[in-house]
This record gives sequence, C-alpha cells and structure tokens, in this order.
Amino acid sequence: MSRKIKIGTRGSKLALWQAYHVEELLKKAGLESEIVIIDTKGDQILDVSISKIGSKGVFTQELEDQLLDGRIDIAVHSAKDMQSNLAEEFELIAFTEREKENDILLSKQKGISIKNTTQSLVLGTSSTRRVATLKHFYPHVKTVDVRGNLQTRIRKMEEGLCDALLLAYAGVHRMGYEEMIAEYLDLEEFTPAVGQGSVAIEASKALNSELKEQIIKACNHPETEARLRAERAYLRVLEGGCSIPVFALANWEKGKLTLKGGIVSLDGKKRISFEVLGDGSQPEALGNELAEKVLAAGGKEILDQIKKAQS
Ligand SMILES: NCc1[nH]cc(CCC(=O)O)c1CC(=O)O
Repeated sequence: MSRKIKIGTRGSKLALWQAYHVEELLKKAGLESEIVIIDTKGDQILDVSISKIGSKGVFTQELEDQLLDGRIDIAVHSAKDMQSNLAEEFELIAFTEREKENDILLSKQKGISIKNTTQSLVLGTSSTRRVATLKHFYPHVKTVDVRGNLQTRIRKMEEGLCDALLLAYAGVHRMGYEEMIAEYLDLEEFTPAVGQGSVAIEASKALNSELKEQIIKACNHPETEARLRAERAYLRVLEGGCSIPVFALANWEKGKLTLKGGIVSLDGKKRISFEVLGDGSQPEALGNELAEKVLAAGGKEILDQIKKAQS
C-alpha cells in the first residue's frame, strides 16, 4: 500500500480549511493523506503590517524548508498569498477550482453600501489595493487598518472600530460568515488580487513524478490553472507582492482567455487598467502582454512611486 501524502499547512483556521479541502479532493481520487501543521514567522507577527516587515516568504519559508527535506510532500496556500517568483527548487503544481473572486463588505448593520454617499462609512481593511481602490472610486469612504484572523476582525468591528470589513468573499465563505455579507463589490472596480479565491498546491521539483501526477489529477482545475497562470505572469513582471496595489482577473470562455488588470496609485488618483484577449493555451504570454500595456501607459511611474514610498 502506498504511504499517506503529507500536506503541510499553516495552523490558522483559513489555512486549515484549505488543507482539509485538498485532503478531501485527494480522498475522492482514492489518495490517502495526513495534515502537518507548521508554524511560520508570519503567524507570530500579527500586529505588524506585513508591508512593513516585507512580505517575502514570511508565511512560506518554514513550509518550503519542510518540502525540501521531505517532511511534507505538498504545501497548501491561498493562491493569492503566493509570491509570483518562487525559488528555483519549487513549483505550484495545482490550483483548486476557484470560487467567487469578489471582494465583499461584511457587516452587522443593515443597509451598508459603499455607494451611499449620504452616510459616513468606515471600512476595516489592511490591503493597499483595497484602500487605494476606495480612494479612487469612493473617496467619501474612510478606512481603518484591521489585522488578525476573521474572528478577530469581526470582534474589532463589533467593538466599534469600523462599520464594515472589506474582505475577499472566499475567506468569508470558507469561515462560514456568508450571512453577514452586506454587499458584493463590482469586479470592474474592485478587480481582485491575483489568485483570489483559489487554493494553490506547492511542491518541491524533486517530488516523485508519479505522485505529482496523481495529486494534479485529483486537485487541479485546468480552467482555474490557466486563469491563475495568466494573472501570476502579470504579477511577476510588476514584481508585485501583496503590498503593491496591483490587480488582475482572468476569465475563461470557450478556450479563450481574457485578462483584465492594472495598478492604482496609493493616493487613488491614478488607476490604469486594460483588458487583453488571448489563447487559452498561452496564459503566461497574456500576462506579459497586459504587463507591457500597463507599464507603458504610466504603470511604471506608479510602481516606482510606490516603491519609493515603501522603502
Ligand atoms: N490577504 C489575506 C487573505 N489571503 C487569502 C484570503 C481569502 C481567501 C482567498 O482570497 O483565496 C485572505 C483574506 C482577505 O483578503 O480577505
């Protein structure tokens, strides 16, 4: 009998949901697995803004160490938390079927909407993309930095820190708070972060190729994969970590991929966005094409400004 596949994950509730999700997909394909919880540096520094400590690898280093020495076979992540450039030894081998990509407002108050300009509204978020997008489209909305897991954020909201939280639908859905969703935000305005809504499976390139193929067959959703590879190629050119307000969303229609995405300046004054259309079999080329367009249209200046402000 073959041995159990070891799934490495962080210990947060959202991370565990993702690991159980992958375990379930493997099980449906007849593959046995076990979950190995790994503590990362990022889990220990929750009170400091990730953009201040540097996003690179704070949630992934310890998982990658264990991938390399074989203590785990795969590591499971929110696809959007994965940096665009992995170290040479690793690869993303599968992306689970994506769920709704939208950002949403979560609130206990009735009738909350960012479109209502007659009411003052304070939103809790810690994402530079969301703050800059609000400044651009909804300058009347105020924001306040809120950190921690979803449960902690909801508690802070209840204590009066903000009227609503601005979050990804996917995480809210996975944690079971859908009934508190007050508004779904428009994908044209709040174009999500690259990868939002999908779970990525990372492996060492040295992973046994037969096992790798079995895992891909069990967990990978090819349309989601094509969409995410296009988005991630875009992110790679922009060198965007989670602290840079870039956004991109690919869609799949009958073998064709559309990719819309861009960048917004931190003050919200400039927002550049394009849509490109290409062949579904060449997702990376499409990502590169979008990046070229965005950079040439002023994205380069915005990027340089942001890097200067954050250094
Ligand atoms: N940035 C943190 C993060 N990473 C993944 C999710 C949610 C799940 C997902 O988008 O796949 C979240 C929460 C959020 O942005 O609201």
